[in-house]
Amino acid sequence: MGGSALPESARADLAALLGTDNVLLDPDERLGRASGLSYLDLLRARAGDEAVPVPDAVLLPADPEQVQSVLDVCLRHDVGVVPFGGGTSVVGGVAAVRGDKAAVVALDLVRLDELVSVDPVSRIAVLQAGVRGPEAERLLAAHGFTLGHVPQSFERATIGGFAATRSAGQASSGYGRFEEMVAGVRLATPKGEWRLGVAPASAAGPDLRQLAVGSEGALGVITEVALRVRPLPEQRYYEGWVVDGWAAGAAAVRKLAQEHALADVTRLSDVDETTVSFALNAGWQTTALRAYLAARGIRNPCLLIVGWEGEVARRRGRTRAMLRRAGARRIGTTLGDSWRRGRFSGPRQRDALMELGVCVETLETAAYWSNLAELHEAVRTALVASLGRAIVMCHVSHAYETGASLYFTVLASRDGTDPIGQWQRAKAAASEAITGLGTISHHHAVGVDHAPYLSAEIGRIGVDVLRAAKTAVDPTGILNPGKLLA
Ligand SMILES: Cc1cc2nc3c(=O)[nH]c(=O)nc-3n(C[C@H](O)[C@H](O)[C@H](O)COP(=O)(O)OP(=O)(O)OC[C@H]3O[C@@H](n4cnc5c(N)ncnc54)[C@H](O)[C@@H]3O)c2cc1C
Repeated sequence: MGGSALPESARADLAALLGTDNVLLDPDERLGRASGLSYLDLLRARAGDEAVPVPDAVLLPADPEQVQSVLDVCLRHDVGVVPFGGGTSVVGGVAAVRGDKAAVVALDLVRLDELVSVDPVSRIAVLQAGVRGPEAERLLAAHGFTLGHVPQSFERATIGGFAATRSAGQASSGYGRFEEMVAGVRLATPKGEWRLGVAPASAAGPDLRQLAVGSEGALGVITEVALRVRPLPEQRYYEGWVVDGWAAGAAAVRKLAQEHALADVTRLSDVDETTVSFALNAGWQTTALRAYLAARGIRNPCLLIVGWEGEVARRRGRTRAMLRRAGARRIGTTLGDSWRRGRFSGPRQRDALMELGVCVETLETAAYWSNLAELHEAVRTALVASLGRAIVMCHVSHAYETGASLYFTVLASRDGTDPIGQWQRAKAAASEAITGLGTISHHHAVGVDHAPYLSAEIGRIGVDVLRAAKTAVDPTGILNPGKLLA
């Protein structure tokens, strides 16, 4: 790893602004903000890959005003700025890409950790960008509220990161995607501060909040987010069902979505993922469970986890009745509860598998219902064709009236000589298969990895519109070089 390329004059200005303790030049601190948590990030980190770009400094501003002043200094010195939340990006979103800049800094928002205000009448809370998921829930619970945004990266990811990437939590069917919770945004930009959101709905032109949400640090640094909150649920109840085959399962979830009967958590696994879930969660009972299901004519079990928060009894009754009519079988609360307990354990399981020499990664997309089966098959086929013998598992965890997400988990034997190339080829094959059928990302965002596929999805005009917006707020391109727009 090379030394810091931050010009001395920029370092001095930043130290005068933030204090020397909040301008970190230490190699370990810089390396710690050099990448996110994708399989390729972890492979490169384990290999000590010298080619991974490392930020020239880590900056720790204390409040939105200091974030704005940091941008002013970086603009003067033409230094690139990578906003850094929890660093859980899996698409290269926090990579220290320099673009045309001689130096780049990681702007870590960890000190923006406050609940700014709560309006219990409108049910809106303003949180600073660096607040992590559990802390956000703790702060809101003191006022009797919850956000209900619980992605698998909940323990580390931040409010600013959720907003910047249009995140979707595991209970999105009930609480909505993160962008649906956003009532207002405060951003620092090289052109000055930008505040959006004065009313719950507006016809004053396009909704620019939605330009800020999902802007991945390329259009500004989000410093505060005003969020719709809900009363803390008095009850939570999770249970498992089994459907015979993926097509029947998807049809059942579609029916629930279109009849407005989705549970707050609705997660349908395909046959392969169900086999693994049974083995991991039902343990020795798996054989008995399979025999029970076979006796009832279910040969290709697909596990459906459903969970309700808040008012349970009435909504559960309706969902259950519809699932029974769709031929699904209830298998009790054990699998629902064990899924809920283990729902943040993915990263730890991935670490263990990587230790064993496994190529293990996830990818996600979404499509309209009429394309979903074709997309599921196309991605599976592309991954298996690229990786050879591979286990490809999939689930739907976010369903809408018009379609659903697909989340794939891939396990293959790791290529000992070119593990990075092995996954890059597989991911490219999957991305090609997705293009034209679904979106390149339902909730992981664009970052560096998906940028080459963006124009196929939003068109050349769409890319030009985003570029024009970037030029308006960031004319010299200091904000997150190389992300969102390749
Ligand atoms: C194990 C694992 C599970 C995951 N599960 C989910 C899931 O269930 N649902 C989901 O939606 N995502 C998931 N993700 C992806 C990731 O957690 C999300 O994208 C998350 O929203 C990122 O938040 P963060 O604070 O870690 O942001 P970071 O990773 O730090 O940053 C993400 C992007 O946003 C930018 N950014 C961060 N903060 C700001 C800010 N304040 N202002 C402007 N730009 C900013 C960064 O520059 C970067 O481009 C998962 C990731 C992992 C590793």
